[in-house]
Amino acid sequence: MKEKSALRRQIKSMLRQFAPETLREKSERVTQRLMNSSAWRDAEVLLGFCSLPDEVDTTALLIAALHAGKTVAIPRIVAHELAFHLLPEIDAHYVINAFGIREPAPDWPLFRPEAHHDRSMLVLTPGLAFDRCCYRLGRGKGFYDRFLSHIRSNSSIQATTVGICVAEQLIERVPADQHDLPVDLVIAEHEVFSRIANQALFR
Ligand SMILES: Nc1nc2c(c(=O)[nH]1)N(C=O)[C@@H](CNc1ccc(C(=O)N[C@@H](CCC(=O)O)C(=O)O)cc1)CN2
Ligand SMILES: Nc1ncnc2c1ncn2[C@@H]1O[C@H](COP(=O)(O)OP(=O)(O)OP(=O)(O)O)[C@@H](O)[C@H]1O
Repeated sequence: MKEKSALRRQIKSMLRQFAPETLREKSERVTQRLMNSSAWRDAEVLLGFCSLPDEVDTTALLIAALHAGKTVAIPRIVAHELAFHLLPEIDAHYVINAFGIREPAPDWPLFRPEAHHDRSMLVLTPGLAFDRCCYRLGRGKGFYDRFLSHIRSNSSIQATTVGICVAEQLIERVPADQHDLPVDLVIAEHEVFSRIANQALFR
């Protein structure tokens, strides 16, 4: 636990060193790599998120998904859970939550993944760091841990979970607790890691 919080501090301070221009270029590389993947092409639904200033900028991904006619939903924090609502357009009237993150207004239509088991979904997953076995270090409140566990426990949901990060957020090993679930794919600037391929090789 202490190990995780020290790592979070270290990574946040590293990310703060990047000029906005640098992070923009890095985000563009990650965006291109994701958009060239079959995971992206095959997804009918994008469960995205609105990025914080120190994260890979997701704006271009949300716009591209909307233009491609994918269903796009983003999360709203409700108590300890994430509720996804349909994003109508990129310039929608967002609400800024307690963490300074743009989120849907409560009256946007809800998107419940369990009601769409016939549709292939790509779940963009934020993270402060990832390792090659696709474990992620989040911001420490467990929102995505709970959400990933929810979709994974519902076997009728066809979701590919994808962590996106810049090269410097790839670390040798994320300290993982019992409840930590790896994502299916990690897409960074120069590398792509697959959980299935790498778990057999490295864990
Ligand atoms: N863009 C984005 N949206 C997301 C997440 C994320 O990681 N990124 N989350 C992933 O689960 C959830 C929000 N989780 C969060 C958990 C903790 C803090 C937090 O502790 N923030 C500090 C202030 C910022 C800082 O210094 O880092 C705080 O409020 O004290 C923020 C968000 C849901 N939405
Ligand atoms: N599946 C789960 N069900 C219930 N509680 C959970 C689950 N997963 C994690 N938690 C709780 O969430 C808290 C934060 O967990 P952790 O430090 O691993 O967060 P994180 O993965 O870094 O954060 P996040 O998912 O918000 O980005 C812990 O107290 C943990 O007990």
